[in-house]
Amino acid sequence: MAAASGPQGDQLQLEATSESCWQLWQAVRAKRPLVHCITNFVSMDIMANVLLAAGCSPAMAHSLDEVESFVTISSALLVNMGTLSSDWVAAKKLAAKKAVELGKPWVLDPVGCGATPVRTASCLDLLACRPTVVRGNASEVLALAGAAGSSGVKGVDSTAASGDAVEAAKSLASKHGCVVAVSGEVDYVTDGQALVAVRNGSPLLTLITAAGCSLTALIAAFLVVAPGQPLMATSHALAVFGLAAEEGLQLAPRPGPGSLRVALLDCLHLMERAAVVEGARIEVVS
Ligand SMILES: Nc1ncnc2c1ncn2[C@@H]1O[C@H](COP(=O)(O)OP(=O)(O)OP(=O)(O)O)[C@@H](O)[C@H]1O
Ligand SMILES: Cc1ncsc1CCO
Ligand SMILES: [Mg+2]
Repeated sequence: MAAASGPQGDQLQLEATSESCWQLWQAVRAKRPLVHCITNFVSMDIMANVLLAAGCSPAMAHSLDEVESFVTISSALLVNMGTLSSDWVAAKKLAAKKAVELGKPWVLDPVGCGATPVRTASCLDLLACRPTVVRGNASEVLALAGAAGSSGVKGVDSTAASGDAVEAAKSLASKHGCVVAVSGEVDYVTDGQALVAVRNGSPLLTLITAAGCSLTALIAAFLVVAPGQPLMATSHALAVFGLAAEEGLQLAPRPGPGSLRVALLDCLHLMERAAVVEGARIEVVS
């Protein structure tokens, strides 16, 4: 049996992955976890709608005065660096520290890391607050790992392939004791030892702003129902999101980013067991 185990006791069994993907998603839908999102102005709408369609309860709250209380009543926290400002970064750090104190999972989305010095420094500050999972595109992960100058980030977009950031992801995961996911044509997930590849999705997703941001919020929700198994939770959330895009493409005769954006939500809401069990392409690489 092909299996991989990481430092946090995470177990991913190759034969079980598409079925366990469905099971885990059903656990999310049954629990309907409250996911506290400190995100950016661009992503708020689509992120909240993705979480609702997938069966979660989203709340966007970023006030410095309120974030600790919000972490306390939530099941997971999402921190996104998209439209940052110093007061928001302070709130994000406070929230992340509270999540760690309470033993709640939290996920970092280092949007645009490498684009400007302030952004890189802020992302590194948050990384030091011990996220459970980091999810970024290839350029962001390269920049976060210190490959600055060669990461090729173009604002918030990647110019690198996900495969080029696998070693950076592994070293980040080992150094910071977290799981790192790099999205792209193939999504890679690692805890520093094991490497999982997820081959679901569509290139059209890169033309829907904040698709990646929303995906990171979905990872936060999956972490709630798989305590101690961030590698599995993350790869399963990636597969579900990518599958919803694949199914969404079937709905429109000539789909573009606008109709896919809507169809993605519909498919997250409507998707049934057969689509997940037959369509999730999760591979334990090593
Ligand atoms: N070439 C591709 N083929 C298939 N799926 C892709 C491709 N590129 C990206 N994706 C998928 O698109 C989704 C978003 O990933 P992406 O890397 O574009 O995030 P991002 O750059 O952080 O996006 P954003 O900043 O707009 O939120 C993921 O589900 C990923 O698997
Ligand atoms: C376009 C954009 N700018 C800041 S955040 C964001 C959403 C995609 O990351
Ligand atoms: Mg992004």
